[in-house]
Amino acid sequence: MSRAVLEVDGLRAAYGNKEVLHGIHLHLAPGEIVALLGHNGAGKSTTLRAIFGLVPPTDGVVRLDGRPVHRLPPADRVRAGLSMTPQGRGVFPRLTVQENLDLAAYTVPRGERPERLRQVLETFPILGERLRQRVGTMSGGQQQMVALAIALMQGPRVLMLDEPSVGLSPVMVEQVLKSILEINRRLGTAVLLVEQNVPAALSVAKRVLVMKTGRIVAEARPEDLSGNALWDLF
Ligand SMILES: Nc1ncnc2c1ncn2[C@@H]1O[C@H](COP(=O)(O)OP(=O)(O)OP(=O)(O)O)[C@@H](O)[C@H]1O
Repeated sequence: MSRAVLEVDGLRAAYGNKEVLHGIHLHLAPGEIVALLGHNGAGKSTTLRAIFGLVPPTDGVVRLDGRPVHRLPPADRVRAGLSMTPQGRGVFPRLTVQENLDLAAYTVPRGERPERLRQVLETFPILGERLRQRVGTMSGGQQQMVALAIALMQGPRVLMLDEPSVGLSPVMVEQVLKSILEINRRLGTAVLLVEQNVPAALSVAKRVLVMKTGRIVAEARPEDLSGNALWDLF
């Protein structure tokens, strides 16, 4: 098996003195899409935030391509190849698409920015037609595409997405899932996807991990989950 692109080992995190992650172990192979599922409050968002460095881990190791990154600030994790689209999308609604993408490129060396922008617009042609539109005036699905495009500007090896389908109509969920698959296929980006929409997650993931009260309690492949088998894991 090829070496994991992301490895998380014994990750613990707390809010104040309340520990909410009790030792998370997970890994992603290069180009793999893994879904992290679980009930509200299980700790899925905190897992992504701790991997990204927004919540300081109290213990554990995060490695990207074998290199420890858990002591780096988030901007340096981005430079190392890790990007995250937070819940609520993390776009600047009053700015245009172009301005959002320019801001996203702050970690990218200046000379590489035009080529990066070209690649991103190749993946999201609709954004190329709307570079001067304010993001807040776009539909929810298009705003989610801007959020994905922002992450892609950073050229990630691993993309973490926190509930990209939330608040979207079924048609838009479909579009966003297509975009995730397209990014994965064209660029070989590994994806760690947190989703409440279980069918959506199962339709794109190669593997699912189930979290319960701060721990990963089960792992399965979507094709092995027939009928109620998934719900038995929760
Ligand atoms: N900023 C915070 N301050 C204090 N406690 C928090 C904070 N954010 C989350 N928690 C608590 O941490 C635990 C894990 O929450 P988290 O948001 O990671 O779960 P989740 O699985 O992502 O749930 P959801 O799907 O509702 O977002 C919960 O008990 C939650 O109440």
